[in-house]
Formats: sequence, structure tokens, C-alpha cells
Amino acid sequence: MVLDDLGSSLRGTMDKLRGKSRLSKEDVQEIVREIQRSLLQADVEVALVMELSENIKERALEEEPPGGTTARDHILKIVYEEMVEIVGESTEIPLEPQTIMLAGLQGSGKTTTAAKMAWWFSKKGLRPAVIQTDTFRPGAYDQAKQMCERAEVDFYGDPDGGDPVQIAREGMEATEDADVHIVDTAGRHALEADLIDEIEEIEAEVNPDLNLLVLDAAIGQGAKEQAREFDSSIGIGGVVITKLDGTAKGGGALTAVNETDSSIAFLGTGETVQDIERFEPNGFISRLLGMGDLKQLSERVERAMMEQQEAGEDDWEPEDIMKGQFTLKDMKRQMDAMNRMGPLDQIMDMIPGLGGGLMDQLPDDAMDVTQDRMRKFEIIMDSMTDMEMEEPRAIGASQIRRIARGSGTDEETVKELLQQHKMMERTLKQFKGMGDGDMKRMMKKLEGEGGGGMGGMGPFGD
Ligand SMILES: Nc1nc2c(ncn2[C@@H]2O[C@H](COP(=O)(O)OP(=O)(O)OP(=O)(O)O)[C@@H](O)[C@H]2O)c(=O)[nH]1
Repeated sequence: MVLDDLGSSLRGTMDKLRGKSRLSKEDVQEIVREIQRSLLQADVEVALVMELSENIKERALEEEPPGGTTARDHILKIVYEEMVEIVGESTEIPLEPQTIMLAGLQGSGKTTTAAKMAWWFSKKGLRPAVIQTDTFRPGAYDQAKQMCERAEVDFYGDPDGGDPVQIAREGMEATEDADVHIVDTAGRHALEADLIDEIEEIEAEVNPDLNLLVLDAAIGQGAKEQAREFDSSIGIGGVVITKLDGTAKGGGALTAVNETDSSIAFLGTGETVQDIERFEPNGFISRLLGMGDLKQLSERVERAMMEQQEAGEDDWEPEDIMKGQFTLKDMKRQMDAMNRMGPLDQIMDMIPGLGGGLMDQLPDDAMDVTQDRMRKFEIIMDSMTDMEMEEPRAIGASQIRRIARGSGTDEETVKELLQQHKMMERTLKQFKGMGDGDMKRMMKKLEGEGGGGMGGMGPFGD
């Protein structure tokens, strides 16, 4: 994904703030420096980087973190909001009849994007048509035609035609049955005057509802001039970033969006017609900041909480744990909460600080093993008496034998469960010195984040 590097380095800096309730000037400086470094590396324009970092610095030092918010969450929120400010919401694409024209330099991916967008509209139940006006590049006609056939959408082009404006006119007429007209235009090596003249004439002919600038994700500073030129001639309403499946940097796209005061409409993520996504700022920035997909995470947590309420388990308060009591029942409750949220690896990926780098370091089957182990633990717990669940430390060798037999597992796994419980209990005891409020908040947070509460659980434990 774009600016992917930003995630890991920023995450490292953010992680150093764990446990702090206030940010010092030095903390803010360090975070801002990290953001600047990453954005500049990703080819974001210097002036834009400076503007963003000034805003973050100012807000981080002036705004009081709301009650109950840690310094880390507070700064993450500010960085997130300031990034949203630049990236913006996704360009609005109404699902109704319309004409969209694509502009951009040669090779940026216009023709491919035209077919992809047509496919996208057809999946939304509309009838799209692609009109190919590129008479400049030999092969553009065949390429567009083939892709449209693959996408099973209407296509108009003229392999022998010499006048793009005439092709545009004829194309609009020939495809009048279609709801959505996507007009592909020719690219040039650079911003030559005749390219601009031509596109203005086509635009006058087809009268588009929206002009999209198609940019290769690898474009850097050049994006600014392009964006400005196209914007002043035809008006740019949105940007499409292509080739995000490569090792692209993508900073140029942010510059273009800022320059044209527009937003991102689609992302191209491959060479086939299906490789298109609508841009979604929440997920994009959350991942960018290495925060995991916060929106998705909170939805899952909410769902899990609702199910927990329905199951009548909403009376549980973490007070007992705060007093240092952590029974097997508490452990089981946490495991249940996690199970309700979905596959473990997906949850881990969404939790701030656990996604990205750490996941990559785990062997491929680590999550399976862990999930498998959790299932076994649950079966074992089902074979325990209430008393054993409340006082696991009192479980002796003969009870272990009985539990192993009763659960169809082995003594080794029962011992492993007890060991795991001990580790979690020990971890929690370390927090006993904390203030009551902090502790309560932390416990609620661990519960809320699902996986965080499983400290010491499996290969990803503390
Ligand atoms: N990997 C990848 N390749 C892409 C993507 N979009 C386009 N391409 C490739 O990029 C190359 C150029 O794409 P085109 O669609 O021909 O670009 P164009 O802007 O129409 O080019 P001109 O007609 O010369 O102006 C082709 O080889 C495409 O297959 C993408 O999202 N991912």
C-alpha cells in the first residue's frame, strides 16, 4: 500500500509513548520528525510535509488529551485527522447515468483504468461503455477493446480514425444505450500544448460530469505540475492512483490531490479488469499509520460486545482482576471474547502495535497453532469443575490426570494451560502498582481490543 514504510517507523516511535499520559515537547518533536522523514521518502512534496507537521505539532502541544485518553492515543488521533484533511474523503461517484473522462500522461494507466471502471460500474448494476479516443498510441484501440471484452462491457473505438474529437462524438452516439460513458483520452510523454488542446476539445464534445486524473503511484514531484495543468484546462474532480500493487511510493498522488483540491476516487492494484478498488480513507490512513484498520476493529469489538450482552455476560467488571485475582474463568472469558471477533490472525493484524512487522516475523503456521491451542484449552476448561476454574493453583497431579482423560487431551496440554494461566496472572500482577483509574482503563482497553488481553498467550505474548 502507498507509503507503507511510514507504518513501521512511526509505529516504533509511537510505541515508545506507551504508558505516558502526557506528551513532552521532545516526544512531539520526535514523532513529527519521524512523520516528515517517512513522507519525504515517499515523495510527498516538501511544502505539504511542512504544513502537515506544523499542524500536528501545534495541536499536540496545545490540545488537552480528553479524560481517559493516553498520550499515544491522543497524538494518533491528531495525526490521523490531519492526514484525513489532506487525503480527503473518497471522490463521490453516484451510481447513476453519467459521463466520466480520464486524463493523464502516457502510460499512467488510463486505458486499463477505463476498462476497470466500466467493470466496476457493471457490477453495480449499471450499463457502462468505454469510448477510446486515443489515436496517438498504436495498439491503444486493441488493448481497450480486449479489456472491454474481458469486462463484458460496451466499447467504441475507431482503429482507422484520425480525429479524436470526431471519435468521441461518434462514440457517444454509438453507445447511447449505455448509462455510464467512460471516455479514455490519449496520453503524451509530457505536458505538450497539443495534448491540452486536444483534451479540451474532447471535453467540450462529451461534456463530462467528472474528469479524473490518472496517476501512476510511482510519480513523484512531477505530479504537481501535471495536476495543475490538467486542472486549469479541464478541471480535475478526482484522482485515480494506479499500479499500487508495485513497490510504489505514492506521495505524488497526495500532492496532486492537494494541488487540485480534489480527492482520490479509485485505486488500481493490478493489470486485470477486476483489480480496482474504491478509495477508502479510513482504512487507508489507519494502515498507513500502522494503527491497523481501526474502523473495522471497532466494529468487530462492538459486535462482540453486543453478542456478549445477549449471552448475559455483561455484568463482569474487571475489579477482581485488579485486586490480583485472575481465575481460569477470567481467562476463558477473554478467549470467548476473542473467538467472537473472528479469525485470530485478522484481529492481530488490526491491533495497533501488533500488525505489520510482528505478524511478518511469525512463521506462517503460528496462528493456526495458536488457534488450535486455544480450542484445546477451551475443551480442557469444559472438563474442569467450578472449584478448579476458580482456584487453578490448587489443581494437583491426580486432577490433571482426570481432566486430561475427561477432555480427551493429554496431561502435557493441561499443564500447558495452567502454565499459561500463571503467566497471564503474573503479567497482570505487575500492573498492581498502578493507580486504580489507570488499571481499570487498561483492563477495559484490553477487553476492548480483544487480543491485547491475552498477554503472554502464544508466540505473540508479552
Ligand atoms: N501492475 C499494474 N499495472 C498496471 C495498472 N494499471 C495499468 N497498468 C499497466 O500499465 C501499463 C500502461 O497502462 P495503460 O492503461 O496502457 O496506460 P495509458 O495511460 O492508457 O497509456 P497511453 O495510452 O500510452 O497514454 C500497461 O502495461 C498496464 O497493464 C495497475 O494498477 N497495476
